Amino acid sequence: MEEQLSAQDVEKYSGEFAHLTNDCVRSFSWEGVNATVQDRQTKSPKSILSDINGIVKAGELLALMGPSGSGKTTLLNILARRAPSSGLNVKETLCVNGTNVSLGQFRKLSSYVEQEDALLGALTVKETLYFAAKLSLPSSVGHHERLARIQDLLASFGLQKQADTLIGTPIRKGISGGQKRRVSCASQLITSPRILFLDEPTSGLDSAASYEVISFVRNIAKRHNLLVIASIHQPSTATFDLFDKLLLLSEGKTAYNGPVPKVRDYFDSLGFTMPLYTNPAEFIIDLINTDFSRDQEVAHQQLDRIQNSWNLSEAASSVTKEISHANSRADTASQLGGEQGTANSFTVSLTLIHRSFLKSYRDVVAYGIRIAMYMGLAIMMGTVWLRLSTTQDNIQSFINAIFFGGAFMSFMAVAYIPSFLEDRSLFIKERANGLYGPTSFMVANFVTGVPYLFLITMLFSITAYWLSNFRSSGSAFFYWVMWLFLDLLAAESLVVLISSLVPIFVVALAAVAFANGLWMCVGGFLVQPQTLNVFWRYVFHYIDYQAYVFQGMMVNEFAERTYSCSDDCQCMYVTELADHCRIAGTGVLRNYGYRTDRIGEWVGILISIILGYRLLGLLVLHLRRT
Ligand SMILES: Nc1ncnc2c1ncn2[C@@H]1O[C@H](COP(=O)(O)OP(=O)(O)OP(=O)(O)O)[C@@H](O)[C@H]1O
Repeated sequence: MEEQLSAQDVEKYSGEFAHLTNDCVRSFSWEGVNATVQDRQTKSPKSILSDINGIVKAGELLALMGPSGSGKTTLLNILARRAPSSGLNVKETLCVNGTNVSLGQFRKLSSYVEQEDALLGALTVKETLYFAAKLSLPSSVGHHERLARIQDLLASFGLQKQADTLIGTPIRKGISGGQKRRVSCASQLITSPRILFLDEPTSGLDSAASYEVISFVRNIAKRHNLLVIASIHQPSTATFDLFDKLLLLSEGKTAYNGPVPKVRDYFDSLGFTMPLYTNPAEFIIDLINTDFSRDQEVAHQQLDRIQNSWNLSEAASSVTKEISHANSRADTASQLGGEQGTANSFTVSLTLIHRSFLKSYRDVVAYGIRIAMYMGLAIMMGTVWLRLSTTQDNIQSFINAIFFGGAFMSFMAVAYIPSFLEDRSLFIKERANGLYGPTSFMVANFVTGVPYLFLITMLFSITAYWLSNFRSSGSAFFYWVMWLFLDLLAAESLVVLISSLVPIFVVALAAVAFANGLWMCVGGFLVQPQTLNVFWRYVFHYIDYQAYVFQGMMVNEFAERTYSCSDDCQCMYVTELADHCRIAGTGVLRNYGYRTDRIGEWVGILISIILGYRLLGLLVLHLRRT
């Protein structure tokens, strides 16, 4: 992957950045875009967008502007053909070159850059583009061409010097906010889309960084004839002037739709003269924003006048004419190109695994902190339960250590939540861009976790097992490792399931902690299975993975070990060895109702629980798209 391109290669493959050049999409138009939701109080339909028309032509940049809540995001999502948010009813006619195209074809012709950067902090800029290429391009695009595209995009977005810099994590500083936004745009251009949608590409950036981002986008759009539609919030004058067209929304209706240089004259003609040296974007937003007006009635009258004037204006009819003209020269869908095919699912899974491994060893939050935490726990356990001798006084201590080890190992899986939520949010965005589905994501997540969890189990066991003096035999040690490993796999799968269901850190944390508390209560240690009341026993005990880990480890410790009774031969557990003043460990197991011949069954149940959690997690990921 680190293979460098020679100068000739770059020349050969990049030429004039040929892959980016749009020679098939002339126009993208929308007519009669309407969106309604049901009003919560009145239950009648409430309009969010009403009758929005517009057209963008090759090489043009359109700014979608309006006060907060005016419908920019809703319109952008409709235009980009993203799944509407729940409860939204949408009607629209969208045409590329005057033709209705299928969703699949539209996906190939367009890309969407999210408002929040969907980037992994542990990757470098170049790796980010490399993985974007691996996940989105079909195998017909060869290795060298991919590298050439990456180099092109790094050059086009002024990122060559940062190519090997990390994006940045909360712990390791990386590139700046503006550079992140450029990386996000560049990674969406890797598939050579013809139409680019940008959701608030300048939000959170200062005016210099905003200008820089939009100018890079403008340069690339002009050079390659791309169509760009960006929602934007109060740009500076310089940034505003980088756009060719403006679609101005207020309360879901059009207030202006036309060339940026004509905005001033248009509002002048309505009697709203823009003072000299005023930021035009700020001026017109203030004009149509009713939110902060002292006199709401006057503000609404003014807004109605602006909206009505637009509907009756010549500019509005010229937009309609432009759309009709584009539709009259309609292409057939087959005349429209677009990158053919996508990456196959096997390549996608391997790429996701590769990416996750890079993240997992570079980002200490993913596993590093957990390894340190578990080692701390192992040393603590090993020194608290230090070198327990095999006397009856220590039987309860052994049982406590077994419970504590299994339960606490499982509990500490909560530390995986932040890392999983970062992966999940990247997945949600990449899925919305049509890169891969939940199955590839889940498989990669599981495969990446396995070696780390095994490493954690080994390090923990090597330290704690021998310090505490559990049954000293190689096979007993490896059985212990197996139980803890299954315990961790189940705990992590539970974290994945719960965090997929409620992808909000604090809520997921509380829910995982609660679930762990539940499993501890009904696992058989705090209340023995025979005495646990029937509700908890039949509803929860039998599906409690911690219960199987606990009984497996109990059998491991007690099935083949004996313990001495007190000096005067008083035995806490009366077993067949009582005459020898000893206790057979099987007596302890009998007390809990644990049989020694069901290890295989318990392992099977544990594996089923792990798979069950993963399958449920997969189902949740299928159903939850946000
Ligand atoms: N699914 C939905 N259900 C109910 N109301 C919705 C839904 N989607 C959008 N809205 C409402 O539609 C209006 C426009 O929302 P939208 O997010 O498109 O505005 P915006 O211009 O992008 O705002 P901002 O600049 O603050 O992000 C808001 O009042 C919002 O509450």
